[in-house]
Formats: sequence, C-alpha cells, structure tokens
Amino acid sequence: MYKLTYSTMFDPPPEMHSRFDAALKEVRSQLGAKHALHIDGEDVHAQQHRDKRSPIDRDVVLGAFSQATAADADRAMQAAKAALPKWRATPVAERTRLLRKVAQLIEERVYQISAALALEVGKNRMEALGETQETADFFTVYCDDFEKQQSFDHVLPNDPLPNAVSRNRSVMKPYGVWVVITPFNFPFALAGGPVAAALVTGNTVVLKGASETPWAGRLLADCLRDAGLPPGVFNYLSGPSAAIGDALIQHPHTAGVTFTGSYDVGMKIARQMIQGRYPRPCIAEMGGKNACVVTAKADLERAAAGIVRSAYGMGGQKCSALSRLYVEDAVADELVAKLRSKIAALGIGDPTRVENWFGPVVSEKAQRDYARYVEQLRTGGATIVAGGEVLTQGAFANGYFVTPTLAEAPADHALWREEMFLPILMWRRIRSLDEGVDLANDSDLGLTAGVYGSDEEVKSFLDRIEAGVTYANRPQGATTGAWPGYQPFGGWKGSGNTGKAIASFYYLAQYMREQSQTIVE
Ligand SMILES: NC(=O)c1ccc[n+]([C@@H]2O[C@H](COP(=O)([O-])OP(=O)(O)OC[C@H]3O[C@@H](n4cnc5c(N)ncnc54)[C@H](O)[C@@H]3O)[C@@H](O)[C@H]2O)c1
Ligand SMILES: N[C@@H](CCC=O)C(=O)O
Repeated sequence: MYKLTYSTMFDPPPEMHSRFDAALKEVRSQLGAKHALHIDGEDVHAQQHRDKRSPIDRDVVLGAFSQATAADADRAMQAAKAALPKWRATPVAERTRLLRKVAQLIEERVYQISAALALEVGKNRMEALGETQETADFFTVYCDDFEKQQSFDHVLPNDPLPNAVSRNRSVMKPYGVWVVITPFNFPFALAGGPVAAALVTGNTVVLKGASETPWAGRLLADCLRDAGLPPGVFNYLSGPSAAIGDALIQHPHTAGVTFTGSYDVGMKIARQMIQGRYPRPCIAEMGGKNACVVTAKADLERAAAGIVRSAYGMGGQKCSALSRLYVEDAVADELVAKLRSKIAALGIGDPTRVENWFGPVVSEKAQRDYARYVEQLRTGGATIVAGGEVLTQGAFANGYFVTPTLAEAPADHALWREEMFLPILMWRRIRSLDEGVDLANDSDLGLTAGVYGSDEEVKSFLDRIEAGVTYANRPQGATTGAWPGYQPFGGWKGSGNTGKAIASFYYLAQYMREQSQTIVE
C-alpha cells in the first residue's frame, strides 16, 4: 500500500493528482474570504486585516487575514492560562482522543489544505501534500509516543530504610502555557508538530504563524477547533512579528517556547527566554547551511538525483536544503554535467500544475535577495554553471520566479558561510573524503548532511560529520526529506539548541519538567 512521505512523493498514485486538481478548483473558487484569529474557543476578528497574495501570481488575493495586536496576544495568553488547570488534569486518554481527532480531520481535508499551502507558499503539489500528511503524522506519532512512554511516570525503588516504607517516584509535569512560533516554509507542519507535542504533554498553546503564511495557521486552527478542544487550550494569532512576537515572548504567562526559524531570531528568543527572574525553556530549531560530499566511488546517477532534489526542492527554501557541494576532482566534471542536464529538465512555473516541479520563491524580497546573491557570486569569482536568472516575462510576470542556480565558487567566497535560503547551490572540488568532511564541518550550523561514496567512506563520514540529520547514498534527497517516525529531525551547533530532534524518542520530554516524589508511609 502507498504511504506518502517525502521519500515516496516522487512517484504518487495517479488518483492523488486528480484529487488534488479537484480540491484546487474548489479552493480557488472560495478565495478572498476574511479570516479570524482563534482565542478562547472563539473565532474572533482583529480590528485590522491584511490581504495575502499568492507568490505564484500577485493578482490572486488568497484572503484577508486578521492582524493581531499585543492586546490580542494578551487575551490569547490569558485564555491559555485559564484553560491550563483543567487541560493538564484531563486524562491522557482523553487528550490523545482529541488530538487523534485533529489528525483525522487533517487527513480528511488533506487535499484542500494542500491546495491552500501550494497557493500560499508556492510549493509544488507533492511537497504540499507531503507537508499536510506530515502534520497529521506528527499528531499521531506524538500521541502514540506519549502513551508508549506512559506519560514519563516511573516508580523508583523504595529507600533502603529498615523501619519505614519510603516510596519514590519520578513524574513529569507540563510547564504551562507554551508559545509556538513558526517559519513560512513549512507553516502547517512546523506549527502542527510543536502544537501537538505541547498539547499531548498537558500544556496549553498560543500559536503565532509567520507573517507571509497566515492561511496555513488558520487552517490548522480550524482542525483543532473542529476536533472539539476545550476553549483556551489552543489559540491562534496571525499578524506581524513586530507587534506580537515580543508580546508573546515577554508575557509573564509564557512558560516555554518552540521557535522554528532563522538563526538570528532563534538566538535572540533563546537569550530572551534565559533572562528574567528565572530561565524558561526554549526549543529553538534554526537555520541550515547543509553540505554534501561526493567521492570518486559514488554512484553519480544517484548523487545527481539526490542533489537536485535537495538543492532546488521548494526553491531551496528548506532548512534542510543542500547549499554546499564538495566533489572529488576525479568525478567532478561528470557529476556537474549530470546536474546541468537534470536542472535543464526541471519544470519551472505555476507549481500547482502537475508538470511544474519548481515554483516561485516566497516573496518579492526573496526574489531581490536571489538577484543580489547571484551578483555577489559573480563578483566574488564564482562561475555560474546553471541558472542565475530572475524570470519576469510571460507566465512568470506576476510571480516571484527565479532559476535553479549552480555555481562553482572559490574556497574563500563569503557565501559559503551564509544561509541564503534560496535555490542556489555552491560547489567546489576536493581531493578526498576527509577534506570534504573538514569543509562540511567548517560551519557554525549543523542541521543536515549527505554523502555519496563506498560503504567504508559512508562509515567514516557518519563517524565524523557534525550534523543532526544525515543521509548516505540517497537518491530521494541528499540532505532533505525527513519524516516523523522514520527520521528524527534536529540540528547541532547553531542549527538547534537542544540536541534532541523533533519526532525523536527524546522530544516530548522537553515539554515537561521532572518532579521527584518521596512519600514516607
Ligand atoms: N531547523 C528547522 O527545523 C527549521 C525548519 C524550517 C525553517 N527553518 C529556518 O527558518 C528560516 C526561514 O523561515 P523564516 O524566514 O520564516 O524565519 P524567521 O526567523 O524570519 O521567522 C520565523 C518566525 O519568527 C517570527 N519572528 C521574527 N522576529 C521575531 C521576534 N523578534 N520575536 C518573535 N518572533 C519573531 C516570524 O514572524 C516567524 O513567525 C530559515 O533560516 C530556515 O533554515 C528551520
Ligand atoms: N522536514 C524537512 C525540512 C523542514 C525544514 O524546512 C526535511 O527534512 O526536508
């Protein structure tokens, strides 16, 4: 039976396409609605709304979305605080029943939600379907895991006292009100995952979506609302980070935060959370500057397939995207020739159409950044091997389209160290696997990494590489494509502050604090 994941999405059953097309038509026919926040069990409109337009075609207004203020943020925090005592006392079986219902609703709406994500972010249909299904899986995996871990409740040996019974136990308790802040690129899954984790462990939640993607968060809020969660347990805010980001982080009711986004903002929030009267937990999942090493012993066909998928999937706007490629000199020309022909074959255009794999970047700013980086590559001595163009004519005129770019760059180019978050892959020649691993590790970030080579080389690479998520000889993606339950996903060094990956054995425990209980009878 077919199971959709980021590994299997390249070969879906035909029915997925026809169902997506039908849902897209339906979603397109309903565009332009006015959307509310979700506070204390109610959908409430903010005083101001802002039109969200599609990056595929800026004439297409997706909807008018509520712009929350600091006062709305405070109302959401108060509601979450008030709902906390009942929710944390709700039996685990009831909490998981409700959260599994959320998963079921997401699955029932998978095509409509995916059509909306494709229009809002500009991702292709299979990436959008993958993200929606991934979100349902987060809810299920976290419910299953919390039950399997028996809510982290452990009976310990009695104290070795001769004349008394002294019983010991370790219990884990939720922290309280948990704030979830999400990035634009996976605005449904990277909201749903932390929300599910915080709720199943007994916290209540205030979710703030990215300002470019207010619709995704709203669609998630619909599923939580319709599953029947008690008022205040889950709250959703859309709007500018300047108005509500700080208001949430600084709020006295904020007990913990899960932030997913850039290194700069993540570090700022992590620092804010440690300041104050006492430190509060912060799970910060941050940027990537992900590397892949290809040796002379690699299967170059596999390598080329995995590299193109990871460097250019979703326009390079994945934290896991491949942006640094190190190739052993002996096979460099052959690999680059294969990459050029695969890049030339990519369908570029409206990514809701089945024939287009490569859509627009998310915003006008991203398109401008792309042009600036290409110029910086050129002036810094790089050779543009493929791409390097901003597309502004014909079918591309109304969207933020660019071309997938491959550049051979000199060793000292500044962009080896900067996360561009765009479809730009830099490459250079190396003399050995060891040199490649040294270069891959020469970064403050350490999210994902890939290798193509012999069994021995893979072993050596895995032993030395400084990254939280690793792949070897994988045509489905050199550095991208983790799926809950299959690949835990988290960064080392500046890519993440906990060392514990999402959807891993260790993830849920981070949403709770331990209490040791000793009772003498
Ligand atoms: N490690 C991961 O799992 C992971 C996953 C996806 C994306 N990312 C990273 O996210 C980045 C791209 O996403 P982005 O452009 O949305 O990131 P971003 O850091 O600009 O924004 C992320 C979120 O933080 C909010 N924000 C911004 N300033 C804030 C502040 N001062 N206080 C509170 N909230 C604030 C934004 O509104 C948004 O909701 C890339 O760096 C990418 O690598 C990481
Ligand atoms: N989970 C996705 C990346 C999410 C971040 O942007 C992957 O593994 O490619």
